[in-house]
Amino acid sequence: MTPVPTADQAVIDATRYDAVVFDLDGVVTDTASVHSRAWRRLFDEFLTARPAARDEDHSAFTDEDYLRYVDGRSRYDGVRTFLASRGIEVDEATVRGLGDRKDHYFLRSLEEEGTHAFPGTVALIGQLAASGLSYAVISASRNCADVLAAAGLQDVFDVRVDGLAARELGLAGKPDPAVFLVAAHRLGVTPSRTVVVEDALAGVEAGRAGGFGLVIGVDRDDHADELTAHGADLVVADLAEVSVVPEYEPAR
Ligand SMILES: O=P(O)(O)OC[C@H]1O[C@@H](O)[C@H](O)[C@@H](O)[C@@H]1O
Repeated sequence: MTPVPTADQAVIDATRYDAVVFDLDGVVTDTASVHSRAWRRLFDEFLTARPAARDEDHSAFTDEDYLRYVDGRSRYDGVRTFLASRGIEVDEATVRGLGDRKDHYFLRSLEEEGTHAFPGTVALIGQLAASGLSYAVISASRNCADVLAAAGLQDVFDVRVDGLAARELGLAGKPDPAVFLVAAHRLGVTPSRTVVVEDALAGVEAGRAGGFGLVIGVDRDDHADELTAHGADLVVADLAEVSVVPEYEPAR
């Protein structure tokens, strides 16, 4: 017999939702840490080399900086948002130069170390497929296809709305919900019957702003309270904690 989930278990009710839209880095693949390390290297080099100025904060880049100002944002938006948080103004050419240097660091790590999909996410996708729910992947990253391929997931998502698509379509970045809304539209589902799964503060904010039926925050960095404050309806440490109900039972 199928066990009945208790109220405090994280569930996706297949009678209430038609689809799930997953963020990529940190939700599907273990690449949030690769991005975070590349950003740390870039900004620490930049801040150390920059001459002291009274209204600028040149202290080292922290995990908190990553979560607040960079995570989930597009490449150049991340540069602008972080530097603004330190009172640092630079021209657009510098923003682009810094973003491109960080991309070089990121791609080098990806090539040297590879990446993998989180087993809990892969298992949840299996449950969704078995229960007839559809799913898509979104990302602020222009490297989404390469990351999926590096994790062996190139054939898993029929719908992908990534940083390249956002640029092509002129979509605003998170916390604007545009990428999620385009993904829902391409899946042929309504936001209110769609679940968003995100690990970034800007991402859960986007899920809330887009009117999505359920926003699940994934907390791998001990920032569950902030995810809730920014719009997550429930927070899990890993998607292995989430089950789809009613569970699909094959006919005998
Ligand atoms: O520079 P890319 O690969 O296009 O990625 C943009 C952003 O993509 C997001 O998914 C990451 O959280 C950010 O750290 C990253 O900066």
